[in-house]
Amino acid sequence: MAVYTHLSADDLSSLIAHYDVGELVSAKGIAEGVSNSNWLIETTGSDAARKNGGGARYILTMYEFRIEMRDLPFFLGLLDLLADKGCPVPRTIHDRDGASWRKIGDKAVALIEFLPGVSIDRPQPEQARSVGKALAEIHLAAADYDSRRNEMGLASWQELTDQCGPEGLAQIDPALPAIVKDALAYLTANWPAGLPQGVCHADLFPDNVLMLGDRVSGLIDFYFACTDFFAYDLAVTHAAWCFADHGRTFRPEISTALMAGYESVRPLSEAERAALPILARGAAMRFIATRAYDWLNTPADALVTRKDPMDFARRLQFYAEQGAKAFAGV
Ligand SMILES: Nc1ncnc2c1ncn2[C@@H]1O[C@H](COP(=O)(O)OP(=O)(O)OP(=O)(O)O)[C@@H](O)[C@H]1O
Ligand SMILES: N[C@@H](CCO)C(=O)O
Repeated sequence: MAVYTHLSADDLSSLIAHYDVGELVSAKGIAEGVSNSNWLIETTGSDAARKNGGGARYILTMYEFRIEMRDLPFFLGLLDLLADKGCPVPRTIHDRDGASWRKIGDKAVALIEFLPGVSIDRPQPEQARSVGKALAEIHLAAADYDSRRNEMGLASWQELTDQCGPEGLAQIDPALPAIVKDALAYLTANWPAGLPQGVCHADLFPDNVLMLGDRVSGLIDFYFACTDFFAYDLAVTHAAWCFADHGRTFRPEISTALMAGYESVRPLSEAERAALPILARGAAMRFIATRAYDWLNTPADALVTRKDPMDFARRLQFYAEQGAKAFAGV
C-alpha cells in the first residue's frame, strides 16, 4: 500500500482550507502506487460547484521518495499546460495564493483533479491504439513547454546498477551481472543522437493510464516526465504494454495497435523508426536498473511489493533478438 505518512482529520481540514474547494467531506488512503502517499479527497466543492449542486473529488499526493521539490514546478506546470490543451491529464488545483503545491512539515503536497476510469491489466488492441494516440498527442501538445529536465538517462542506468554492484545483481539472478554489463556497453557505444525530442512521460505503464472502455480518460503519474527523444517514450510504452506473463510472451497485436495509434497522430521519421530497437533495449535497461536498485534497497518489512527486474531482462533479450521485427506489425 502507499500511504507512508499519517495525516489527521485536522491536518487535512486545515490543508483543504487553503484551496477554494469547499470543506472536507472524506479522505481515503489509496493503496496503489509505491513512490508517493495518495488520498482520495471529497469536498463540498468550490462556490461555483456548490451552486450547480455538486461536491468534488480530488487526489492529494504527498511526495515521499525520489521526487525533488525543485522538480515539482516542471511536473505540475506540465499537467496544467497539457490540461489546457485538452489532453486527458489531471489539472493541479492552485491554492488561494496561486501556488500549485504546499508543504506539510518538511514534505510537499499537491491537490490534483480526480479523473474517472480504471487501469487495465490485460489491454486489448483498441485500448493500445488509444494509448498510442494519447502519447503522440501529449508529445505534440507540450511542444512549447519551455522547462527541461532529464535525470533518468543512460548515465543514471549505469550509476544505479553500479550502486547495486555485480554481487547485488547476482543475488537477484546469477545471469543479471553479465546481462547488465553487455547491455550498458552496447547502449553506450550505439545510443542515437539528433532524434526529435521534447517532453516525454517516460513511465506510461498500464497502471498510469485510466480508461473507460477503449477511451483514455486519464494519463497520470508524470513524475518521471523529462526531456528526451519522443521515440524513446514510444519505446518505453511499447516495452510496458506489449508483453504478458512477466515479459515471457510478446503480444504482436498490441504492438501493431500501439504503433498505429501513435503514428495516426505523429508519424515517425525514418531515423526514429530505425532507432526503435536500440531505444527499446534502452527502455528495458532503464526498468532493470530502477527495479534492481529498489529490489536491493527496499527494506524487508516495507509494505510495498518489489517489482522483478528479470521481467525487463526478458524484454531486453527479446528486443536484442528481434530488432526491427518487434515493431513491424502483424
Ligand atoms: N488524477 C487521478 N485521478 C484518479 N485516480 C488517480 C489520480 N492520480 C492517482 N490516482 C490513483 O492513485 C493511484 C496511485 O497513483 P500514482 O500512480 O500517481 O502513485 P505513485 O505512488 O506515484 O505510483 P508509482 O508506483 O507508479 O510510482 C493510481 O493507481 C490511481 O488509482
Ligand atoms: N513503472 C515502473 C516503476 C516506476 O519507475 C516499473 O514498472 O518498474
